[in-house]
Amino acid sequence: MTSAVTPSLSVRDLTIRFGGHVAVNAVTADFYPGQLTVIVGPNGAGKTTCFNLMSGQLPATSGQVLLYGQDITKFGPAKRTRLGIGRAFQLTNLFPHLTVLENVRLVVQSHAGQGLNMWSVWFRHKELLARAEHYLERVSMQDRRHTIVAALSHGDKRKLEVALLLALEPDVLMFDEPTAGMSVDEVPVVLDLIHQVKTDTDKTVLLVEHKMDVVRSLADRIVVLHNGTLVADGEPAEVMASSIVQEAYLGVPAHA
Ligand SMILES: Nc1ncnc2c1ncn2[C@@H]1O[C@H](COP(=O)(O)OP(=O)(O)OP(=O)(O)O)[C@@H](O)[C@H]1O
Repeated sequence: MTSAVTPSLSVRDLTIRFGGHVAVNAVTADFYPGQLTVIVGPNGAGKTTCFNLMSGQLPATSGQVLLYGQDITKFGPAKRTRLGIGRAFQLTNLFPHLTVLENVRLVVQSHAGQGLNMWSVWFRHKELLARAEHYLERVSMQDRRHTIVAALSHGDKRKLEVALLLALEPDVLMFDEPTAGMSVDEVPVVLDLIHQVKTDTDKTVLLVEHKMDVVRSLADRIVVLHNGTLVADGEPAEVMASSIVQEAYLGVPAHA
């Protein structure tokens, strides 16, 4: 699909074995800017493992991961992040005892290459803060800027996580169940935010998601994994209606 546009992220015959078990089996797909793809499949289908292979948390047994055509298969997660693949990690990357603004500023600072250089940080402090404020505005959390992260609601933590991801300025954004554990009223806020990110900035967005209402509301495209194999890939209506998906994912016999 969308073949006139250059894919940002591609995987070719991507495979990983754990001993004798093939968790991801020769998966091939292209992902495009401005497109939100949701990866679905039953428990143990290989969705998270596939994400881990794309973001570099796991090394592939065989196959390739390409970013704008560059082979990044052998690169670790940090290098992939620098090249433009950003992943939200279900709150594990937040500093709970710092304020919301400090959390964003630290990411802005490290992304700006300031590292631990105290003098550059001193001279550019205002500029870095202004950029951090910008990302807080993107997620409508300016009013929480001086709140300690540990005191935020779960939904606000997830929004902050999106701000941190945006501050890395990735081309490809990966979310693993972004609404997991949220209250009913928090869910639409985060879904709107993810939708906005894709629409306003032409980013490539990848989601692993179980909740079908989330899949329906966000997906431009659905990829279905089953036993580590890609069994369907296409427009939501078409994929959801296909008998292979009804059977593999929804547990409905193909002839039902
Ligand atoms: N590090 C590992 N070592 C051995 N087996 C693993 C490892 N990671 C994943 N697996 C196996 O690979 C398969 C795919 O797991 P994965 O977590 O990717 O599935 P999933 O589709 O994300 O499932 P869920 O929806 O339950 O999160 C499972 O059989 C799992 O037990």
